[in-house]
Amino acid sequence: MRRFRSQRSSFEKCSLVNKEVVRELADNIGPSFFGIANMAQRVAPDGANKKTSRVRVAVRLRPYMGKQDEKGEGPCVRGLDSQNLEIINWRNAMETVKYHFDVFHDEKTTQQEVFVSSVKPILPHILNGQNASVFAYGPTGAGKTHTMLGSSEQLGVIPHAVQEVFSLVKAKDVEDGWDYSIGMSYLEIYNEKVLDLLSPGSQDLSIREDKDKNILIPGLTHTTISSFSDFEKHFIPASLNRTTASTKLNHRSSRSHAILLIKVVRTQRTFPHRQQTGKLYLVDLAGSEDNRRTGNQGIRLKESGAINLSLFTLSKVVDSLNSGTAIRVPYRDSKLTRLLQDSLGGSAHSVMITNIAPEYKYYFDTFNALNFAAKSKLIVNKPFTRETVAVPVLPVKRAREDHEARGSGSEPHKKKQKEEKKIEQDGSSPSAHFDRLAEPSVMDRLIALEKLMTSCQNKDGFDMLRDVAQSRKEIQELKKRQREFESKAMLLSQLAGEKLNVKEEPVFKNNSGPLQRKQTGATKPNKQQAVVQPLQVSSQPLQQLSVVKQSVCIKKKLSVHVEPPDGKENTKEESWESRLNTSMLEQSREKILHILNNGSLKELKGLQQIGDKKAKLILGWRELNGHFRKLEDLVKVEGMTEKRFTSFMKANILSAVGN
Ligand SMILES: Nc1ncnc2c1ncn2[C@@H]1O[C@H](COP(=O)(O)OP(=O)(O)OP(=O)(O)O)[C@@H](O)[C@H]1O
Repeated sequence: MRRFRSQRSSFEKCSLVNKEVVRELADNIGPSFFGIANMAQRVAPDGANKKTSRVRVAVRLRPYMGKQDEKGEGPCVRGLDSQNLEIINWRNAMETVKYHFDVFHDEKTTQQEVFVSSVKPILPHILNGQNASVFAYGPTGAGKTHTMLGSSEQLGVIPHAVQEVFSLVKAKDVEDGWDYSIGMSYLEIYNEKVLDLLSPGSQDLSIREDKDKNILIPGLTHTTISSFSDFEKHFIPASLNRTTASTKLNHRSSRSHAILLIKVVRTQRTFPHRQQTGKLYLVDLAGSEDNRRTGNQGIRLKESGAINLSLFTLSKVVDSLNSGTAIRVPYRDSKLTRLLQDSLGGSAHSVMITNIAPEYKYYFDTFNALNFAAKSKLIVNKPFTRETVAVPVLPVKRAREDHEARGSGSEPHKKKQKEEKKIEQDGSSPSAHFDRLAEPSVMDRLIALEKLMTSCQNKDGFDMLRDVAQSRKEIQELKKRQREFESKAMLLSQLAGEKLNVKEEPVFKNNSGPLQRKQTGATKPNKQQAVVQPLQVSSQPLQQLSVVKQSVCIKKKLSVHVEPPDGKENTKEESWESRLNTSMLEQSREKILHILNNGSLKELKGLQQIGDKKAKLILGWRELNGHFRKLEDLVKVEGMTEKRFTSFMKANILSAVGN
């Protein structure tokens, strides 16, 4: 194609751009073709918090690789300035077609420059609970992997971005009162299968969407990373797991779309322990391929079919978003578009780096890529902060351990107690807060509620106020009932003492409570016989749980043995729940709910009657639907019938109490 060389002068004749061609192209690909002012615009459409952010589009031209270009035709595309470029018009080689983008990176642009101008600006968002994504798009061999990954001498966007995230966190950590944790997942979409690159050999993973339109992949490995070298330790071997192969156009061509996810979770150190989760998606797409030129056959042809189909769907998604009239954006038509849903028309701050090659043999690929990039820059996303507020939990086990530690009186325990106390006093750690809540004296519980209330908006505040009043009332009633029980119990124990006049050890040793159920001399101690303990809700801190436990023994459908003051025996059947101290029951329920909502796979499997399959189903449900509002919601999980739920509850509450 000598004519392109001879018409290189046409690059200089920008003013000669054929208006007809321009109009024709504009008709075909929309008015964005010569769009202006590509800096991301942010407006507040319906509230100050809801800003929009247009997808930022950068184009990077790779250096001319003479050897590849057999005919030596020279470049067909070139840059004009830092935002504009032009390509020879295939309809009329005397003319060029110009494009305008947010940024144009010419062939001399370094890896560092690409990162600094196109990617670095969006990274701070992920520290504020917002999502961001960077994806490299373009034909095969145009430099996507070079841009995203680079080499050890020329680090690409991925290593630069991860380094930057760590330094942003480091800088923040000191000043802002939040704790940060960084984690990573890495996957590839190969032949329409989602494969976990951190867990080679894993099966095709399914993609789910929760009610807030978050895209989730249950079962995908998520690894916490503490430093950049830690990241490299996981990332480098995982990258080698990515499917690549040699084609005529690229001797190491990516045969899959690779998506690296960096998740930053930050938790406020002080109450109410707000937690914000920001995700950064770094995507290296497989290149579009013209199989007449790649020479693909067999498996390569099949891979190519899957790649092209998903890129075609990507293009349909962009068209649909741009038209603004589509009832349904076809995200679900490919796994790639489902995963990029948040990046295109979703809630992420997105940057698309379109890689193009200058050789003429790439002309139509380049042309298509530029058109795709031009229409993508019209897409508007609506970033928002994802935040949760920690709900006070009552860690039963912790309270019991504390009590045991106190009881043992050993030096290390004492030291631990001392240290914990110190932390509690300065109140600087979240665990200090939870420890305090683990001892819900009436005042503590009310204070916690009130604090929660004041941190809420007005309407919520009224609801909370009502809850506080209700709690106060309940606590008063419980206190009253406890006093009645205590005096009754005192009377009983006196009567028993006088009657038997025999000194015997109680079945359950109780050092502090007024109730000590003693065995009669005639009967053998029966450890499965229940002794009903007065309610301990209001006056007893959770630390004394082990004491409470000693006075409660549970057995399914036990006969409750209560001796009334008149000496006659009443035996009646009661449900196992009624046997439990209300506060303990409540605490156990809260604890179970907390594990269901926050527990890892391992912690879920630690629950009674929850095996690997159920734990995964629970994780899946949680990811799809968010938190379980109440324990009864568990029946919504696949395979959890009412009957199983009842049995699950009993087993777990009894286990919590019995421990
Ligand atoms: N900006 C650049 N500077 C120097 N070399 C580059 C540049 N961009 C790409 N290359 C080189 O071009 C070749 C092809 O690049 P790369 O593998 O990144 O393409 P790709 O778009 O990822 O292709 P595929 O879609 O087939 O995986 C590589 O040898 C790469 O090193």
